[in-house]
Amino acid sequence: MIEIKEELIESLLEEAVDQAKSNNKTQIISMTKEINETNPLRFFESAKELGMDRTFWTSTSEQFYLVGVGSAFHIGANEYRFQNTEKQWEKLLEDAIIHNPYKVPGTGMVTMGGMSFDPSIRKSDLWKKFGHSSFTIPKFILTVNEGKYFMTTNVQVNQADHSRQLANGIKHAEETLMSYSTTLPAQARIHSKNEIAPQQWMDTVERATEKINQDEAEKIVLAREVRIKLKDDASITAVLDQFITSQSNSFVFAFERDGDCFVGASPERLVKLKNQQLLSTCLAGTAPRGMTKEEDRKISNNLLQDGKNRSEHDFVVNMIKNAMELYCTSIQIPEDPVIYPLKNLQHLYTPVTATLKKGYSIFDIIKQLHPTPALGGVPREESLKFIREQEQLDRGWYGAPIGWLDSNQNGEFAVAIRSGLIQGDEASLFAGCGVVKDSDPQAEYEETNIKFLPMLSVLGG
Ligand SMILES: C=C(O[C@H]1C=CC=C(C(=O)O)[C@@H]1O)C(=O)O
Ligand SMILES: [Mg+2]
Repeated sequence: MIEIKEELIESLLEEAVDQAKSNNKTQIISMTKEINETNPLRFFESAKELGMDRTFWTSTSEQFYLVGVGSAFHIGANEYRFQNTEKQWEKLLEDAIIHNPYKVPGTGMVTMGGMSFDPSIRKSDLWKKFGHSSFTIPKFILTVNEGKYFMTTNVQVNQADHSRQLANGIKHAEETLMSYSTTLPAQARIHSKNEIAPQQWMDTVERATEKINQDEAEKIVLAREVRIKLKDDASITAVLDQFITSQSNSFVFAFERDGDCFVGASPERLVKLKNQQLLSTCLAGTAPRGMTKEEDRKISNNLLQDGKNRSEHDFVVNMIKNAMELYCTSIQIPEDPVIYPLKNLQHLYTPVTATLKKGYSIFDIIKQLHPTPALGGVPREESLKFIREQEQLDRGWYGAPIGWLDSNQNGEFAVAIRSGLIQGDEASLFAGCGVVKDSDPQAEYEETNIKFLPMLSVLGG
């Protein structure tokens, strides 16, 4: 059951070819149809057949998936990346022919992408395939929303194109995407694990604490890297499959760029926008899970009352509150955090809700929020300077905004933590923690160890 008929697709494509001819330039067209139940992971796996980069997004607390295949259009930006990305996206929407009879978030024209943590840093070789800001409008997107399934096809049409040929090409690709096998690939296992300079990292934590105790900063988030060698090439589908089944309350994502893949299961929402309603999350302050219910409850109670973790958390709440006041009305923030339980650890969590003022977009919010003190620090510039000078790694997209937007102003961005860059049979994993005045380097080191666990376990470690 495919709702728009082949003839409609062809006539829409014909309209696009005519537009391209009369404007004497390429025309982008986006067509959404409702389709039968389709398994997002199998769809993602079949997309390998087409040899195009894939994009995956789901929120494990909701029935919402976006699976993108290929790129019909790319939005890149280096300088003023928030404004530039927004400008290009708006221009694209203005020029595009969008056929979408559904009002469902994640349908119509959708762009998916992400950014680097710090665009002022010269990219290392590791992240060479990932731009400082890189969004794609995939050629094909499967959207799953509240039990309904949609397929959107985005095409750049040239003056010389023939609508029948284009329609046949689309049909052929869709058949490949839908003809998935019933078994998903198994995961490779870890061959070796190399922690990059852990002692040096603890020394940096010590220096950050000294800086804070000299009143030169209040909080600095420091990250470290673990390099993994696998016995075989990693299966991204297997990684996503395991994340979805094991990491509740998380955003599970994958962004491929020319064979390299940035994946993760982040519990941290940066912002969600739906019908002008904003949702953001303050997530900072960490403890392990207990082995028994009783032990777990004890750890939670201690975490809620622990001064060091509360201060890590409160920096984030204050900053997000101030940022929201610039662009929003009806801001609601509870007085005290609650526990956000995850498989391997638990966090302090404060949700923030607000209404976006007219004339502002999700980009204004992301620009204002990134990096929150959950990933940067307080004051922002001081902590970023320390990170730039002292941290011995290129964060790339780790800790940065990643997400999606649709042509109806809906969208959601997460902070890319609990993540790693997979390159064939190798991977770089990243984890960080908030250093405040009473941080102990050894304890912070152990905290990062539990933050590595989700990535390590989906890589067969
Ligand atoms: C920087 C990370 O976590 C942040 C988010 C939640 C809790 C954090 C903490 O307690 O230190 C961190 O600020 C990471 O997972 O790499
Ligand atoms: Mg912490």
